[in-house]
Amino acid sequence: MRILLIGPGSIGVLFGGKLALAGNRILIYARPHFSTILKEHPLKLTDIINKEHVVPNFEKAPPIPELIKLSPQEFPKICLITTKSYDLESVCREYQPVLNKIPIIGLIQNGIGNEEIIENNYPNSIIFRIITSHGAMRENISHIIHTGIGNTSICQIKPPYENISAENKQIIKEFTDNLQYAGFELKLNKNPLEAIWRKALTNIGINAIGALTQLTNGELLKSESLLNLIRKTINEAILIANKLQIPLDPSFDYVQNTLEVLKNTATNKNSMLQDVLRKKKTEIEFLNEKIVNYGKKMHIPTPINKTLSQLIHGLENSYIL
Ligand SMILES: NC(=O)C1=CN([C@@H]2O[C@H](COP(=O)(O)OP(=O)(O)OC[C@H]3O[C@@H](n4cnc5c(N)ncnc54)[C@H](OP(=O)(O)O)[C@@H]3O)[C@@H](O)[C@H]2O)C=CC1
Ligand SMILES: CC(C)(CO)C(=O)C(=O)O
Repeated sequence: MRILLIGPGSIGVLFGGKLALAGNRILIYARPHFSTILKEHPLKLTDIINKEHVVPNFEKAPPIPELIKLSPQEFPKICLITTKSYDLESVCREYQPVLNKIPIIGLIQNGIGNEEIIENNYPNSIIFRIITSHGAMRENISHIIHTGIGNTSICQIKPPYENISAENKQIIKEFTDNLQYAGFELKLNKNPLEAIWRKALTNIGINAIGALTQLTNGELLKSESLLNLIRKTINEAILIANKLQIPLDPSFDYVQNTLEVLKNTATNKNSMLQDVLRKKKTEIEFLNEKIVNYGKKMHIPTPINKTLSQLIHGLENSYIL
């Protein structure tokens, strides 16, 4: 199957690389320096059992004007976007002719509200989110390491499944079969918003606090006062979710789940901490700051998430010009 992938960083190379190793053809749109390096160095993926693979069938996509002229047989069937959430708006603009033509767009990202950006720009597309708890890290630009395994949920956003044509249903089935064949354990989620918020609540609880303290997930677990702060941060976000009528699962303990994630990923430096250490922009605006903004609209104060967001922006300002 031909798949277009925009933004081959850690998670993009993990998903794209494993799909390519399973026999799919991955066409990528990357930053110019990545495409240059790919010409000179083979793309490598170290799997979870520490085996190194050279990834085949992972190639630079033709320039946009050429890609859109490809025949229906050659044109990719689906587009995966794996940039950071804050790059979505610019991706929508930069790849407009392609995204207008490709019927199915999948986002492999963390955060709340990402799909709204695609919906606003591409109201006729079939949109789904892929929420994953796999972990991937860059050894260097052309070598990615699979650092943790977990579940992956396919969250269908729009349109309702019954409104999708038989042809596109077949493409979605082929894609999900290919993902499973590539080694991703999949859950087709009947409650997509719950899956998105479940992952986001974990990131809301852990990421900013880990980034500010520079503690690993396991080290956070050892501090009763930080655990208390994590609990309060998540509970404040749950209050907003409930006001927004997000269908959270009343029988599920989102705080306890976060503590278990901390335990299962004890050696991890969370992704926001990694961004801060690399002096990169963080995804705070799609996590804690999203809660603050929803709160503002509904006149509900969110002091903990607000303070965390301000501190992270302060940190970003200390290194981003
Ligand atoms: N890494 C992980 O383990 C996990 C990540 N996620 C989520 O997945 C998403 C991606 O994360 P991750 O892979 O770690 O991030 P990375 O920064 O490693 O990868 C994103 C890539 O997209 C590139 N990019 C940005 N804009 C464009 C563009 N316009 N055209 C082409 N390429 C572009 C970036 O280039 P440049 O760096 O030059 O800007 C970068 O190489 C995030 O939302 C993250 O939260 C979810 C689960 C696990
Ligand atoms: C689950 C967790 C918190 C693991 O570190 C993560 O998703 C992240 O680092 O962004």
